[in-house]
Amino acid sequence: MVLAYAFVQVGQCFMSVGPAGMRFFPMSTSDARLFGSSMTTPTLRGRSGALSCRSSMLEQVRERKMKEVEELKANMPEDAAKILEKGATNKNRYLKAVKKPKGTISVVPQIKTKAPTLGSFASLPAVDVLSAHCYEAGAAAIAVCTDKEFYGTDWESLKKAAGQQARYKGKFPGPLPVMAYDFFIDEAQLALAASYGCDAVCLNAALLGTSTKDMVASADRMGMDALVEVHNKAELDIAIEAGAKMVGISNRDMDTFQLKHPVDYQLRTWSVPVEETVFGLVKEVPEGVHVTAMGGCNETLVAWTLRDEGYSSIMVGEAIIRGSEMRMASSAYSAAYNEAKGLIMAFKAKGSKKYGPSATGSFFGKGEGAKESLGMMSI
Ligand SMILES: O=P(O)(O)OC[C@@H](O)[C@@H](O)c1c[nH]c2ccccc12
Repeated sequence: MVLAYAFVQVGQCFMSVGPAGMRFFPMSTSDARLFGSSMTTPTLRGRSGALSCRSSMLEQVRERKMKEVEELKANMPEDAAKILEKGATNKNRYLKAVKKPKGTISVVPQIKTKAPTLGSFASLPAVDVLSAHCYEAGAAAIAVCTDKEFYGTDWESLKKAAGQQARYKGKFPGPLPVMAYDFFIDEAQLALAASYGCDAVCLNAALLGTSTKDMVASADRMGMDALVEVHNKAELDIAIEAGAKMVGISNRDMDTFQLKHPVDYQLRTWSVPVEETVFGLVKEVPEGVHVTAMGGCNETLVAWTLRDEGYSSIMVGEAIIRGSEMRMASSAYSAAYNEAKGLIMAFKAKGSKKYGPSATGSFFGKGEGAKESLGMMSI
């Protein structure tokens, strides 16, 4: 007898129709994966409501990365092989740089030109110029996406962004630490990142499950800090158990990569209270663990809310890249002010939500937030 099962997503549940009848599982496939199930689940989803039958995005990534690792190991560059064997001292440059500045948050721009949910959304004329803008605007560090297929940027982009930072050696502040944002499943990839001079890597707990612990230790052994990206309480527990010193709470569903809680474009913040978004998870993070908010942070009010909730850092991709591209395309690269810089400075401003930008973009109260955002001084 052939046993046939069908899985269909209904709201937050998975409905299984099989020989045992109908059952509902209140979990996502990434949760299911975490608890040992190896099922890949065809689901009904998509903004357009179109029927798509495919495995989870993360499963697709895993398969692709496994091939990539095989090729890398067969052709390991000499520098990477050396680091893999001998290790390197971790100076915790990234961790030190993103530590919460008093009264504000640190901002880490994430460089990419594409996203799986958006396709190609920007054509960045010059990664090194954006890298310079990040430095000038007071970003704490920069993250560069190196998975070309998903994010459009690659190791060459990372080298350019890092090369620009190297020019600030001997200056104050010094070069910003550089993070490689990729889907790491094997220490050979970590060795490659370390050989390019990366100070940190992002490790996805949904992808790694309990092997997160070994990967955190490997990154440290090769001289890099690890930001462990989590999406729910179970993954947060894995990160803490792995000894992560930094966690990133990500606002993305790992089956679809869509934002779980997008910012309402009219309210300019979430349409539900922050505690009801994935960012409410910050309350569960133990004291002493650095916590970054990731995904969909595109408004000053959002950044300031996250700061007030206890986040120490935000990682911002799309909003900063779009701003940067707009300016680079319309004026000289050397323009003293550009949209990306303005955003970074506004996110970091110490203004209070009460006096900050209103939902319509004008300012509440005395415009305290406006002055801070624009870097003005009141006497
Ligand atoms: O571009 P954004 O919305 O500012 O997000 C940055 C980053 O956190 C986000 O790209 C991200 C975090 N984790 C992911 C996993 C898959 C895809 C994307 C992500």
